[in-house]
Amino acid sequence: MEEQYYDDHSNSNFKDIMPTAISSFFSAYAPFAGYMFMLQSMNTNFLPYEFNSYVYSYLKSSLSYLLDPQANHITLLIDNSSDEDYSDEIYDSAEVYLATKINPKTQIFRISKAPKQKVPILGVTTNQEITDTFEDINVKWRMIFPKENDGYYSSVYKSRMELTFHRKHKDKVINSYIPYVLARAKAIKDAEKTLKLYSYNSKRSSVFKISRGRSHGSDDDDDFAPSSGKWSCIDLEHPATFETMAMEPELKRMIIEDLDKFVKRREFYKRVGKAWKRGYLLYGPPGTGKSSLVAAMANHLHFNIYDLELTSISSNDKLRKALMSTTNRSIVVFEDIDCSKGSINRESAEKKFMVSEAKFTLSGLLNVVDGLWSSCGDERIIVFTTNHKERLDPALLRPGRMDMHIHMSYCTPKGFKTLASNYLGIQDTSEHRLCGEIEALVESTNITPAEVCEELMRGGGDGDEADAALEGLVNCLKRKRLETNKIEDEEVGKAKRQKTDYNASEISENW
Ligand SMILES: Nc1ncnc2c1ncn2[C@@H]1O[C@H](COP(=O)(O)OP(=O)(O)OP(=O)(O)O)[C@@H](O)[C@H]1O
Repeated sequence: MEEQYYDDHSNSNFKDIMPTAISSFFSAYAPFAGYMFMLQSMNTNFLPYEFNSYVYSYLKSSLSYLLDPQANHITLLIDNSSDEDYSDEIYDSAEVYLATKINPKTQIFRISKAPKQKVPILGVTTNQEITDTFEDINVKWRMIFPKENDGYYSSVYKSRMELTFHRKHKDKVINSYIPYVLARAKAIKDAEKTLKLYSYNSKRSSVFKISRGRSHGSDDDDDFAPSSGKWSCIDLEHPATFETMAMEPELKRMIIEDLDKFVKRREFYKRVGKAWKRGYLLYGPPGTGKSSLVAAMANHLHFNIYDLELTSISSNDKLRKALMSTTNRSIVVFEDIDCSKGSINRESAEKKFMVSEAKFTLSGLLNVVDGLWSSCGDERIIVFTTNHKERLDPALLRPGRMDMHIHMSYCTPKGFKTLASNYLGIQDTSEHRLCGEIEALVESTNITPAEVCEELMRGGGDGDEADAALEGLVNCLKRKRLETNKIEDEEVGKAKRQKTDYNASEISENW
């Protein structure tokens, strides 16, 4: 048997208060009836008909409320349509939202899980009542199914939600509570959704990919052909998060705050008439975590990633089409923006972005990013990555295009601490005999986090393995230090020789 749950404000309340209401009604009624009788005899003789009828209808409705407390409540019906092609957003959202409102006392509820879902979903069952409070409003939800012999209704809906509340709250329920349920359900679904990585380039496997899942775009091989102009899609299984990123904590905090602020500012962007998008430029040497940071951003915001390698785009038109087919709440990544033969530079001879035989212009790129595309989508994040910021055209770096420039640097002592904790489980580096030396070496050596990770990967098991990995890292750092010293010595020697040659020529000229 399915449980019916009533809370303090639901039916049980009305039932409980009923006898009291009726007795108080009758005790109040006797003098009231006498008074009414007197009034009526006066009325019929002295007062106009319209006034009488108004008074009577008012009294009638007041009395009906007293006798039937439900009369001051209204119920909205939300149908899960029998039409397979139509799905009602309010119904779907209510199902998701109410799963979070199931009372701890509930004994029966539904549970389901689709193959791609991370966690099972709970749901309400037939006739179960769920109460909810929104601001000062109490509402009551109930899910019902048409009866078996109810031919007409079963052809109209598969199931139905009833939402009951006091009629004085009608506007607030419709204009505030329902949108609140929609927004909450969206946030819940977003948190549970499997993120996707869309890739435009078929020739190169994406840097974000950890393992290639099944393509969800289509099984059609043409989807992987760059000429088809379609995105192919796999599950994003990149495990990077802000916790696992080896970066300066202050920078990390700034990025997280910036992202969180951005997603909360829908109304702000609307008010100031700006497209709801934000641009980030990630620059730094290879292996410093630019791609990992994009994955961490996607995991933090629950946004899909569109990975656009510009070498796969052969014209402005193709670029526009590729971007127009991206969806809201996504991160579009223009990777290695400097990797073209000529780099993107407005001043270059033909003002063309040379990619093999393919050509598209910087203005084409900027037009799409700033123009139509950005205004017909919401919650877009655009990320440009480069190993050579200095090669980029200033037009690309202008504020408004790239709102935040993030320098992904060589590994720092704080970055090492994060990696030692991630890879070797060392929470306090001061307790390990090698960590102090490593931190000093990291401070004075250009080593990328990727190189540090590679060394630490050798550990990860018991204490001996961790020691071996850290010793490997010390050796690697010392080798790098020596190489750096050698290069620096060579450069100093070269500079000295040049100075000597210059002085010699100056002396010979003076002669
Ligand atoms: N800052 C970092 N924090 C944690 N891990 C990192 C970091 N940088 C690099 N790594 C590790 O190194 C690997 C390669 O890094 P990643 O591809 O993110 O660097 P990149 O800067 O994008 O390199 P490239 O410029 O060559 O594309 C990552 O999978 C990750 O394991």
